[in-house]
Amino acid sequence: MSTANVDAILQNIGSEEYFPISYEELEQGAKQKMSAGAFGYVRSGAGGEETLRKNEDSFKKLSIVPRVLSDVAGLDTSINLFGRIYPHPLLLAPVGMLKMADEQADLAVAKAAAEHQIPVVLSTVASYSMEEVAAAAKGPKWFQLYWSNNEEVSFSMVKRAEEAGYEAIVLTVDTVMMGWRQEDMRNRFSPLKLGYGKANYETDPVFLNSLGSQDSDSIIQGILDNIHHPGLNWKHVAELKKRTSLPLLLKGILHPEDAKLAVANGIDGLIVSNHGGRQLDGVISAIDALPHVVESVNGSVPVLIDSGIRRGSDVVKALALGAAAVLIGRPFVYGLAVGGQNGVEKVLENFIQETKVSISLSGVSSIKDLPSLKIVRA
Ligand SMILES: Cc1cc2nc3c(=O)[nH]c(=O)nc-3n(C[C@H](O)[C@H](O)[C@H](O)COP(=O)(O)O)c2cc1C
Ligand SMILES: O=C(O)C(=O)c1ccccc1
Repeated sequence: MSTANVDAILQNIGSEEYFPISYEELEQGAKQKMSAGAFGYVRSGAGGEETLRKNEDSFKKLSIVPRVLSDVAGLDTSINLFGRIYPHPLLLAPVGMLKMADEQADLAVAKAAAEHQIPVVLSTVASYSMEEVAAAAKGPKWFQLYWSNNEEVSFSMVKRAEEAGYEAIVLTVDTVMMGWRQEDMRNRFSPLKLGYGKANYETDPVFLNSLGSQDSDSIIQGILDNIHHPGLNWKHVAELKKRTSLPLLLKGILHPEDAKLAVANGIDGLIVSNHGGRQLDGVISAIDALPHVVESVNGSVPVLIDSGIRRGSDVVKALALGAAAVLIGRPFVYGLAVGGQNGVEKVLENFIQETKVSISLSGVSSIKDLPSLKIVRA
C-alpha cells in the first residue's frame, strides 16, 4: 500500500498534463468550463450561505491527534454495508441534473466509480434513467428517491430500481421543497425547467399515465408538481418501508430525535447531511451533528455523512466520529465538468489515495479502529 501512495504522488507530479488536485483548483476549473448559471447552481448554498461555509469550517476546527509507531503496513480500508464489502469508505452522493456539467453526466460518473467499486447513489432527477445507468456501469448502485406527491410514482420508481439491480434506497427528507437559492434567482437559472432532470420521469409508466399530455413541457410541469411535497411524513416512510425489500436509508438527518424515530420506523441506515448547505441556511454543520446522531442510534444502524467532505483528512475525521462511510458531493461534479469521466476518475483516485495516506499517518491500519482515534477541537 505504501508503494501505491508513492505511485499516486509521482503519477501526479510526472503527468504531462496538469489536472487540478485541490478542491479550490477543481472549483476554478469547473467555473471556466460551465455556464455562469450552471456553475452557480452547483457551487452555491441557500440563503446567506452560512451553512455552506460552516460545513467546511467545522472540519477545519477539528484536529486529529495521531498515534505513531503502530505498524500501519497492512492497511485495510474496506467497509461492510448491508452485508456487502466495499474496498473504500466512500460513496458518491446523489447529484441531479448532471448534464449541466457534462453531456455524459451520470453515465460518466457511474463508469468512473465502477472502476473503484465505489457505490453511486443515482438521483431521482438524474440526466439518464436508472436503467440506462445500470446498463452502462456494472459497479454498485443505490437509488435516491425524491418523494412524489403522486405516491404511486414513488413506488413505481422504487420497483424499477429493484428490477434494475440497485442495492439500496435513499429517501431524501430535507428537500420537501427547494431551499432559498439566491444565486439561482440572480442568474435566473433552473436546471429542472431546462429539462436536465427528467430522465427517470419520462421513462416511468405510472408518471406518464398521470399526465394529460406527454410533451416535454407537460413532463417538466409534472415533475415540478411532484417534487414539491411538503406533506411528507413518517406515515409515508413506514409505507415505503413495507413496499421495498431493499435497505432503506434516510438522507438529511441532523436531529438525534429524528434519528431515533427513523430507527423506530425500521429504517436501515441514516445519512447525516444538510444537503451541502443548499436547503435550510443557518443549520448545524453535518460533522458537528454527526456524533450526536451516532450516539442516539447506539450502533443499531450505520450512520453515513456528507456535506463539506473535501479531502482525505475530512474522511478520517468523519470516520473517527462514528460515520460508517462518507459521501462525496461537489468535488466529483467539478471533476466531471473539468474532464468528463476521466476527470471524475482523477478526483476519485486522489480522494482514495489521500484517504489511505491520512488513515495510515493517523496511526490506524483498519477502518474498524478509527473510532478510537482521538479528535479534538483545537
Ligand atoms: C448540483 C447538486 C445537485 C444535487 N442534487 C441532489 C439530488 O438530486 N438528491 C439529493 O438527495 N441530494 C442532492 N444534492 C446534495 C448532495 O447529495 C449532497 O448532500 C451534497 O452535495 C453534499 O455537500 P458537498 O457537495 O458540499 O460535499 C445535490 C447537490 C448538488 C451540489
Ligand atoms: O439542487 C439540489 O440540491 C437538489 O437536490 C434539487 C434537485 C431537484 C430539485 C430541487 C432540488
